Amino acid sequence: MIETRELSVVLGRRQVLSEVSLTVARGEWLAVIGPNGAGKSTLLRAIMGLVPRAGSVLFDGAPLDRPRERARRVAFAPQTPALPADMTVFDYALLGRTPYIPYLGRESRRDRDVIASVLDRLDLTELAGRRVENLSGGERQRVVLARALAQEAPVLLLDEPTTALDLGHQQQVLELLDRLRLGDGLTVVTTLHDLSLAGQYADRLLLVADGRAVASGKPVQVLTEELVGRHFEAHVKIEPGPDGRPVVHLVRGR
Ligand SMILES: Nc1ncnc2c1ncn2[C@@H]1O[C@H](COP(=O)(O)OP(=O)(O)OP(=O)(O)O)[C@@H](O)[C@H]1O
Repeated sequence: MIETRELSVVLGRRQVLSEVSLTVARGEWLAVIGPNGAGKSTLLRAIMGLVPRAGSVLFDGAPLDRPRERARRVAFAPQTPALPADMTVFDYALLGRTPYIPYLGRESRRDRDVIASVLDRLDLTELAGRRVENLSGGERQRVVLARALAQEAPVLLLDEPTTALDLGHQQQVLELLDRLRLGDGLTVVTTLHDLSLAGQYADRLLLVADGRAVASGKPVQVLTEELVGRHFEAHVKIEPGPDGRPVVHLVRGR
């Protein structure tokens, strides 16, 4: 479904991403993890063609170069997008329907129904008429996600979709993504800082450090005390959680 081959990015004079190759199958969830500044966001932006890149990106074996075509196939929720002033939550989410609305045309009944359903699933119905600039951090994050889900694209690329969310909303968003990929076969790629959450929800993890893919595999293969300790420079204890997947604990220093 998504394949990158030796994807590299230079920003300014810095090599920010170096020859990252990955494959994500239909219906699979890949979590990209790594320390601050490792290149995780840049990897997603490079897949979207938002930064100059070397190497190739294929969706179902083909490059998707035309923006409207790509928008129907891939939805991207950046980490901290600039939200327009003077726009309601409903209208902002409606931007996700742009690839389906004819030039100079208006949204259809179905477009409005899709938005209503997405807002409902993200607990945003009561905020539909509010202006986006007045929302709290967690509300904004869910609105950005709503716009991405409204695209109804088979591939979702989400940069840190849960950082600003309280525990209940984190679970709501992650469970929603899980249902979408298991039920509708969506392919999900997220960056996630919470390693335990990454290990709990993703099928596979890709550990990026210093712009390179340094490990990838099932959560239990990547979330090891040795790999996490070395690349995050953290002292951690990793144990199997209730479902057998690894849970990462910080060890308090003395
Ligand atoms: N325009 C730019 N010019 C030079 N360096 C840049 C530019 N944009 C980003 N970088 C650098 O690229 C590196 C990777 O950034 P990126 O945002 O991809 O990291 P990240 O892994 O997502 O980090 P975080 O966990 O902090 O969000 C960082 O060191 C950043 O400072």
